[in-house]
Amino acid sequence: MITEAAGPPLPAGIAELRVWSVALRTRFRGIDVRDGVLVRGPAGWGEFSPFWDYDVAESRRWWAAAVEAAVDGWPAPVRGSVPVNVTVPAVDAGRAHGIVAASGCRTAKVKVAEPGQSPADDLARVEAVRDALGPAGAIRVDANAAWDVDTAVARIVDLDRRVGLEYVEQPCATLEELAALRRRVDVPIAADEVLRRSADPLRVDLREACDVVVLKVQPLGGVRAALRVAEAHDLPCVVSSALESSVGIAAGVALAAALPELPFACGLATVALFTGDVSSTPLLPVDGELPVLRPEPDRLAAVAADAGTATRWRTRLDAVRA
Ligand SMILES: O=C(O)CCC(=O)c1ccccc1C(=O)O
Ligand SMILES: [Mg+2]
Repeated sequence: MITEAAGPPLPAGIAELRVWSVALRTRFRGIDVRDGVLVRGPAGWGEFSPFWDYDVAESRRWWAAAVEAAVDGWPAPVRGSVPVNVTVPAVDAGRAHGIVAASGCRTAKVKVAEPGQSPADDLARVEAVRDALGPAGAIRVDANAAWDVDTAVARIVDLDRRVGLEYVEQPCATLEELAALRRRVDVPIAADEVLRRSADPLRVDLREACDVVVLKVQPLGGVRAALRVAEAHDLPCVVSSALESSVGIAAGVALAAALPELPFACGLATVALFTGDVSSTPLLPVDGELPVLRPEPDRLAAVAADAGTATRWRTRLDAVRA
């Protein structure tokens, strides 16, 4: 446990900081282990877990999200549960089929275009997902900005013709590329990185670039900040995780529950990618939905990070709060 951080005083009421670390079942986004800090305040537990490739400036919004959860709490929900997608990492077709079949979800999000994966690998994975979901399920793919425009057109047209796509998330890197692609394909485009890694998510001009906005609580600076982003862009929104523990996922669920409209299943079932969780009642989907609640992190001792990792997080938190 970190009882007392160096640097500026913690916000009023933050009483406890705990560093957790959990192995992933499969490599995701280039990582095998997920770790972060949980903070406890008068409103409950909050999570601060920027990926290690986020710098200090980018990580400030992640800290704001943790403080909001611990000190202020969240706006009232307008729904009691949130439909979610199963998230399929860049695994082989057999494992993809198993992950989807075991999930109970009717929507799947499939990673494509990852380093080391060929178009044939991606196609086999997406076909296996279609087989597991059946014809009524929805499939979206996430290319994490890997394609140029011409490649994106070719891959999207092919995947859509073979299995049918609900939308494609961040197929290309820039707003200009997304807009050019969007003029050439009928499949809806969702914006993720172009929003969550921008210096000012409220002012990114998404109008020509996408049909759907991906909202993530920590990268956008909290539930209220994400609600303001949703309002500013006035496009259909989907809430997705940043691969948090159940404490961070609860913030995503709170956002999804507070949005006036929720036309899509949300990417909040990612605790299933972990080998363990901070809570003995993890936020895992039942029949494709998550309940709107805040799990108690009663497994902090079991998932406590080693001393070296705890020190790295303490240093990072001090830098972000300086
Ligand atoms: O949206 C989902 O299904 C899960 C969340 C997810 O994919 C994700 C999780 C952590 C970091 C980046 C991403 C991403 O959407 O690219
Ligand atoms: Mg994405």
